Amino acid sequence: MKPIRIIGVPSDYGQGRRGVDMGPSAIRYAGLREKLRDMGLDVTDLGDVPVPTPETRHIDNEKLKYLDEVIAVCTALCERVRDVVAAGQIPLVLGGDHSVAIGSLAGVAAAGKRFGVIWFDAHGDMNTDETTPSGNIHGMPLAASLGLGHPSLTELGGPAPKVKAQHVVLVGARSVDADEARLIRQSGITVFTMAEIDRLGMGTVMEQAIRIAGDGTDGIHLSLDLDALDPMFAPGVGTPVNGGVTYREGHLAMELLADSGRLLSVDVVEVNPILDHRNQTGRMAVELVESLLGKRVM
Ligand SMILES: NC(=[NH2+])NCCC[C@H](N)C(=O)O
Repeated sequence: MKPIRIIGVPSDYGQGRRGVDMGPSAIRYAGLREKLRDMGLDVTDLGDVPVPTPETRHIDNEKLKYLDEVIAVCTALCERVRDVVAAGQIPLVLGGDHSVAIGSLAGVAAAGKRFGVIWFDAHGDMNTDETTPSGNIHGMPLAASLGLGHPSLTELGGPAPKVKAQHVVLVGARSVDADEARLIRQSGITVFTMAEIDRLGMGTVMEQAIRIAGDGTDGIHLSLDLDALDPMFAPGVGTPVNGGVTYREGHLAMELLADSGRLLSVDVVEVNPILDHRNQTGRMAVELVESLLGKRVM
């Protein structure tokens, strides 16, 4: 396994609820670095990217809330991720809400990588400023990375698109807005909803996802939204949706991705300790990362 570099992004500007800015603390508190070191991995925590203070935050555009703040955070993250990937290390980005993925994908692209994406999420995150029902940018990062939406997001840190639709797979979807569904169909990305996971099994879904994201690319970026998991296992998220990925399916998915040997970079996002129960979701995040980076029963 390549060296791991942890980057915290304590930002909640992609949505309206406070608390997800404490996600990096919650995940660190659950023992992330220590547990990965116990596995024999080379792990360094690079600390947090700077995030504007909430006292100065403002909404100029109801369809792109806190746009200036999101751009500032994602631009700073993009530069750190670019440097880590260019050094041959794996960035492990701790959100923050899912808007931070705009910065991490831009950073992987800026390092010169042609990559695929596995987007593990209850939602599509394929809205643009034209389709969004909420104005929350955390519902837009996958669209932005594919070159759809406002230029200040699609061209952040470099030209659009950051990733090609033929190498993008959405896993775990079960809450998609009507106009967003149309965009998803038109985009040409592959979607495995919960129905497909039920019918095919997580093993087959991940084998196919790894092939689509990995074949013909330099590697795979995993964008792991904890709300992909069922709220039973990950209650501390801002937009929970019933009927999600189980504890066992989640671990299997991470193990298969580890076995593929194709992992390039990772986001772990949407952990909100204010909504959590005794840091259950922070601990779940750490456990999944351990499986992703090679932990096994025996
Ligand atoms: N990464 C997330 N949790 N995204 C939630 C998005 C919710 C909704 N589709 C919206 O655009 O507002």
